[in-house]
Amino acid sequence: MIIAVTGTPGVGKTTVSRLLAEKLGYEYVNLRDYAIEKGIGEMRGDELEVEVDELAYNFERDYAGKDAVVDGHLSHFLRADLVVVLRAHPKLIGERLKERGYPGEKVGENVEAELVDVILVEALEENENVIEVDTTGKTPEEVVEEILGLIGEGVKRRVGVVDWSEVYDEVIPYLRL
Ligand SMILES: Nc1ncnc2c1ncn2[C@@H]1O[C@H](COP(=O)(O)OP(=O)(O)OP(=O)(O)O)[C@@H](O)[C@H]1O
Repeated sequence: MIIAVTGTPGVGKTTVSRLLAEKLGYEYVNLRDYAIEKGIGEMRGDELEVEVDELAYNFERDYAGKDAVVDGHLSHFLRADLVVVLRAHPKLIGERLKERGYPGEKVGENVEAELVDVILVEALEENENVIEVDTTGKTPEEVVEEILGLIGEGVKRRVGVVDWSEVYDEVIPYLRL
């Protein structure tokens, strides 16, 4: 089974994906590293720009029928059996990205993307089987247990677990208004 773990930068994809892969005994795949290794995409500054169709085509060829957890904010564009969309309070995204030294504009861009559900909407356009998990106030272990619980129960779709419009006032300082 292919499990795609997606979400806004800083939401915790890598941390959760590694742990989830370990618990399931699946291969862990970092999609950015995979693209670089396969020579897909071009570096623009420190950002990798990839052709999503080419990425999906190559991934399908290499991983069809295998068991893997794929970590990346484009992973929902791959053919996956399940897409896990991680969510976090946009303020947390802002703080984590600021800590990483991202420029203000990039912090704002990503906080805004989390606020208005950009990745969730994309994932729902691409795949029927989408599970949304709110990581706010949870440890990575708790998040992984929640995902494993849902998989164990056979849940294939669970969305609408967060509504960041309720916390809009707290998020304003991070936005590019
Ligand atoms: N419940 C949680 N789940 C995942 N990460 C968490 C959680 N709580 C705190 N964190 C922390 O948040 C940070 C998330 O970083 P991580 O690199 O995993 O995010 P990412 O979504 O993969 O980012 P990027 O897309 O930029 O690579 C880590 O420092 C992690 O320890």
